[in-house]
Amino acid sequence: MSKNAIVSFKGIKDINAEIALTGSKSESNRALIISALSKGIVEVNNLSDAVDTVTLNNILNQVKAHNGDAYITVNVGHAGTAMRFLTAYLSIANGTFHLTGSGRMKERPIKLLVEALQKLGAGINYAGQDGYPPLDISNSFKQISRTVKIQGDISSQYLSALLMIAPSLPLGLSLEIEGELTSRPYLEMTLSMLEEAGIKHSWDNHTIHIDNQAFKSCNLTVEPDWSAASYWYSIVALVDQGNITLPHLKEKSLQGDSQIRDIMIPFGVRTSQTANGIALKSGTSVAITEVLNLKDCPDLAQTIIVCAAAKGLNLSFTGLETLKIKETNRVLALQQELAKIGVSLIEDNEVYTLNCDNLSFPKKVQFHTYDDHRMAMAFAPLSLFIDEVEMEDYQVVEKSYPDFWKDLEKAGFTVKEV
Ligand SMILES: O=C(O)C1=C[C@@H](OP(=O)(O)O)[C@@H](O)[C@H](O)C1
Ligand SMILES: C=C(OP(=O)(O)O)C(=O)O
Repeated sequence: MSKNAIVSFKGIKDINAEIALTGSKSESNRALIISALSKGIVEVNNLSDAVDTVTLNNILNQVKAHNGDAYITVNVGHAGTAMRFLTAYLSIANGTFHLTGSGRMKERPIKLLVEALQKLGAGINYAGQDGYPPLDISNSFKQISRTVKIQGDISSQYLSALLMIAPSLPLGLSLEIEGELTSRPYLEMTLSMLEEAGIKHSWDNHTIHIDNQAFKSCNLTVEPDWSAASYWYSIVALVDQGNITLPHLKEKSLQGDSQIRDIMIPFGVRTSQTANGIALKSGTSVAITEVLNLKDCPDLAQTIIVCAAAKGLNLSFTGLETLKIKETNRVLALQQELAKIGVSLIEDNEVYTLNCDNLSFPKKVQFHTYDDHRMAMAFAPLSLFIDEVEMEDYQVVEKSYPDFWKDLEKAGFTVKEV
């Protein structure tokens, strides 16, 4: 049974705290797959506490323990990267698998990845609706092609999944990306982490080539999670005085969500790199006149849009197309919840514009979270303006940031389960 929590903030809005963020979910999930493919010669440090990472780790251990003996069912729950990465990983693993997930996972498309793997020689069938999980994956991989084409604008996770298994494919892989590429920094993260593990690639024009090659023994160290850091940027942007330190975080990061640093400058957040990590400080805001394109950092969209709404900024955004196929339809979820503070998010030809002219904070409000961790974390800072925010199913945050509420309490918020 899911529980709600009342989140509130009393007193002067002067926040000082040091927050130790968990490891990046994206880096952790790549590190786990690379380590498994390397048969353990690649080791991993500082894995994330995120439930998505714990789930993937448990599944990889389950697969290793069963060693191809029988048909097993593995369940990723809500973890999209785990679903996509495992589809590729299990296609070349020893064993037969039923790969499934939550109700929402069964609505998140996987057709492009399945078709690419089938083209390479994998034995995958849909166990439910065509184009969606669950999948039945057989033990019959025999590579019949080195080259596959894949559309780049639906999810970069399909491409990352294929690139990670590429060095283990007898013929290697030439992956041709068709059309626009969404979430590009995540693809670059995959290639960088493979490189750290000794895997060479070349990228010419629209095609990435990886030959069959061996992983080298190394340690992959996961950095703290920049997507999690974004909620602290939002808080600093919304308080009168804010000083937050985020230990071990680095400005120069594999994570594209480190772009929050630049995006938040006009929102009045100053970032500095210290010997210990990153320091955030509130400063003066400046007017934003350009349209913000979030195609490279979709996981920041909710943080930025809710923060802009609370500041009454009628900003416009592009690059939000993929939000509709994430944990929930995030565009719809944002529209429904922002309406509770009098704000609308209007779509016109793939440009989304906030209208905050009727912004008003009620004394009490209940926000729905739609099984989406980022809805809870993006809306929580509104408790700086609303006496009582009731957050539905507040534990939903554990998907990527299990200590989120504890960390808010450290910064002076009150969080009470009801
Ligand atoms: O590869 C990854 O780790 C991720 C890629 C992104 O997904 P898309 O490529 O589907 O946009 C992002 O939204 C997700 O949270 C994590
Ligand atoms: C979209 C997300 O995750 P995934 O696709 O891995 O479920 C996310 O963490 O915001």
